[in-house]
Amino acid sequence: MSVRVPTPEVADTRQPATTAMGEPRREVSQARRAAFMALLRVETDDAWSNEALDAAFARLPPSSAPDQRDADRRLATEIVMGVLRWRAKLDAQISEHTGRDLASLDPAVRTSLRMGLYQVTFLTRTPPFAVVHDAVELVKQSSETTHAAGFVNAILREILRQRGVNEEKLAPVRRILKKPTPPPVPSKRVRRKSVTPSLPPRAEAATIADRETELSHPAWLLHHWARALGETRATCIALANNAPPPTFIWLNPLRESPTATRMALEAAGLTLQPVAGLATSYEVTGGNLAALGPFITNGTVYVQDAGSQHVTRWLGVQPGQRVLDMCAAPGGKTAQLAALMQNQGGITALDVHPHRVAAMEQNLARLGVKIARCYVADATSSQLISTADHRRSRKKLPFSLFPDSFDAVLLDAPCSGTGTLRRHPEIKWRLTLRKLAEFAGLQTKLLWNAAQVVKPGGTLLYAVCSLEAREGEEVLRTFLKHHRHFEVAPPSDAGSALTGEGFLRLWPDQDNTDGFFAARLRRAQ
Ligand SMILES: C[S@@+](CC[C@H](N)C(=O)[O-])C[C@H]1O[C@@H](n2cnc3c(N)ncnc32)[C@H](O)[C@@H]1O
Repeated sequence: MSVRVPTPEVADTRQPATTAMGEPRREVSQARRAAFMALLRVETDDAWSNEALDAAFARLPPSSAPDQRDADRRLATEIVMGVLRWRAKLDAQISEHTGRDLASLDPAVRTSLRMGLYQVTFLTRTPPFAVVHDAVELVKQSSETTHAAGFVNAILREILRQRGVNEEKLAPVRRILKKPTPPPVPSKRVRRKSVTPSLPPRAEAATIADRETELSHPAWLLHHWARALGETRATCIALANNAPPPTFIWLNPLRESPTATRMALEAAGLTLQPVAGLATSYEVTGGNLAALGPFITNGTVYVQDAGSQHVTRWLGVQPGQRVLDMCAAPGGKTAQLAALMQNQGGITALDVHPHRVAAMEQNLARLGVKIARCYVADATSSQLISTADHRRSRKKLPFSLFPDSFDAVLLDAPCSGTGTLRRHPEIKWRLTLRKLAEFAGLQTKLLWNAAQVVKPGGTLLYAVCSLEAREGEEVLRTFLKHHRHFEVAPPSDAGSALTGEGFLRLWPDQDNTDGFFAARLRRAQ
């Protein structure tokens, strides 16, 4: 699909300095431009929202004032995450006003309408004029259909009028359009990714699946959770997913004493709350998150969800051990393992994607990890390691990867990510039941291979950031049936995460963490 992303260069060459009325032309805000670029990439290229935002800001000219840059970044993130979280709700309202399925609209039109509606609904301190102006301008600069900008203008103004916004406040927008309200024009070249169709009006929701608009989750997923966990829990999970997630950090003892780092963070204006069960971890509950920047850069702080941190700790590594981290990039858990091992022993860190291994090597160097060796490897291969060496350095894999060689193995497996919908709301619109089954197949292969390299008496921790039994309990039950020399060995301090079968579960609605399934296993001597 060819969607023109409006770069500043395009905007500059296409726009005169004044409007047709001779007034100074108002620039589209950097935040909205970045949000628009990122959302278009999420929509048309299946990009990850956080990576698309990074890429969008990298393409924009740097803002002169750091404070302004931080503010732009915060607003763009808020818009991108908000639009993705509330997409079904926004789409239903847009469909009502346009009288058409959103799939029939040009992606740029669809994106700018969603962004506009999100801002006027949820960011009520933003002036409606600025929202409508930027929505219209962004479409003018990116859509190939001539009437698209007028269409977006008409729909957003109509919505605002119905909400009682004074026409006078919107008057300047009219002047940036040649034709104030042309008819809606659907795109002929749209290839639909997955857009929620508008629902027919219903008197009352009969089941949770009928609340897909209100809860802004796909009906099949709500139904699936309700079958597994009951309607009340499914509703609580959906509501938790739509709330902005907390920011958790751990203080890296490999770079600086955690006490000194904590004091420096507080001196920088941040409020820190200790996290139960995690000695040097905090939730950042106040202050400007941008203040974390220098601490992240110098490696004294790592931002990581508390659920991820619990999972790593549950493996129970000791200094001096030989550890395998099988699906390791970008290395957050590898670094935490190294910290728990006080940089003594050895960690072999694998990942199948060369660019992710390169990023992991940089991360680990920044964090002062000295005991990890990183390799590009497909951990599903029957020999455990593929011949695909690191693209740049072509390192040889170590002899110690042969069977029975590791004291501890962490398998943080690729998964559906349904435990992380607060941070990655785009996942819910891409997932299907079939994909869940595919993940389970991959996870089973990885777990089978992991078992081969655990020493007798050694420990294996399987983890997925998923809420699905299909990727958690079911994978483990099958594994244990075929591996009688492994037994479930939960950590002694698992607390309420411990399930009846001795597995571990964290829930976004109950534990204030990302959702995780984990199982700690011990190999017989
Ligand atoms: C959940 S993420 C790991 C996150 C990491 N443990 C951390 O905490 O930073 C799963 C990783 O598995 C990798 N992966 C997927 N398939 C793989 C395979 N066949 N072999 C090795 N790694 C794989 C992905 O590239 C991804 O980086």
